[in-house]
Amino acid sequence: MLNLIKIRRHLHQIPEIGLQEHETQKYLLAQIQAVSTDKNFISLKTWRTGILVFLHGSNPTKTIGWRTDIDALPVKEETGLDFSSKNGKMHACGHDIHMTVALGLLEQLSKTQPVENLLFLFQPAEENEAGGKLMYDEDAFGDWKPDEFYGLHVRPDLKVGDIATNTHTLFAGTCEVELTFKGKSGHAAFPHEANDALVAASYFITQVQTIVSRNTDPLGSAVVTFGEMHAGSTNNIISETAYLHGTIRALTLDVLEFTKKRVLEIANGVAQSFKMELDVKIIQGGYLPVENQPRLARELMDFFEKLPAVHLIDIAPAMTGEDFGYLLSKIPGVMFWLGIDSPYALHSNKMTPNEAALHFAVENIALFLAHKVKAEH
Ligand SMILES: CC(=O)N[C@@H](CCC[C@H](N)C(=O)O)C(=O)O
Repeated sequence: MLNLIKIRRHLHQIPEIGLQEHETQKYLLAQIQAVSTDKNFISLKTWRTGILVFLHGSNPTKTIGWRTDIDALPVKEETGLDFSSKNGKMHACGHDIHMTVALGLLEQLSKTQPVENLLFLFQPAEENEAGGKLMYDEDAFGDWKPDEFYGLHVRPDLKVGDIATNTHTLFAGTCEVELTFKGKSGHAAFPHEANDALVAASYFITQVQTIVSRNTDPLGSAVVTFGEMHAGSTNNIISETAYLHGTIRALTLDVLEFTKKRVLEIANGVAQSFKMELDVKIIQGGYLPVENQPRLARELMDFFEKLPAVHLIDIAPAMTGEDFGYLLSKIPGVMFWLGIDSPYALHSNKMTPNEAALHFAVENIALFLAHKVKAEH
């Protein structure tokens, strides 16, 4: 029997950034091996740092997919936990919980051979490189492609026992944007001989705030956040360049395109007015809005609503992004939130999930998957 707490704590200590999850993959493979030994209905393949585990059904008419992400963030952990990250990165988005739940589900669902096929996808690079899109576009699934896909994301402001989703859009579509203003460096005492990129970037950051307040339809939901800015080297040198890194989000692709267009217009306008060069990189990746398939979402919600341990919440969309949106644009399915009851938000360096969510999730989601693949449970 897998020790879920031990597994989660081990994974928590070895977080790795997208497509570099080598130690994570090795550890996951060992756990998968432990639960699948002597089960001739289980096959496995890897794709870069990802893993696909396929349970061949006894009389399959379809393949049900369960997806977990496996990557971490460049966040320095400040939880003070005695099993804190050992390497300066952090599972601040809860993917250590996601992976552990997936292993627990695999253990439960592989006790007996299911009737339908069941695929477990351990997907790299959810946070940055859209690993789900890469895997789909490179045909990593082959003939293991699911007919229905399911997955979860932890949510700190919900309690353990809460499962929250809806029958429409759960997460926003996002894109990443990198901007570099290029001016001319110089001595702090001779600003007239230089062209200060730091000042131009500051004007840009201020002006870009007006997109959501003055350009997008208030009912259209958009977010423009620049979370990273680098300019200059010391107090008395005028900055030649200023680098900005942000994310643009919206619940529909139309609003996303419009918001992106306004960000670029303002950036170009600021660059022009300050006589700066501007480098722009927009990375759309596969972060499409996460659209739950209405019929499958209704079925999943009805199922969970009947389980005594589950408190089901019909929830509004959130502006988080997820590359599962790309997979759900190709394969119908459902994503849902799992409550982990932490006072700190996702991506916080103090995010501390309540580990009771692990057993709750495995016990209850296993019932749902067993129902989908007609397995004894
Ligand atoms: C659930 C979650 O936090 N997901 C990330 C996904 C990142 C998408 C992309 N790299 C971007 O920044 O646009 C999120 O930040 O919502």
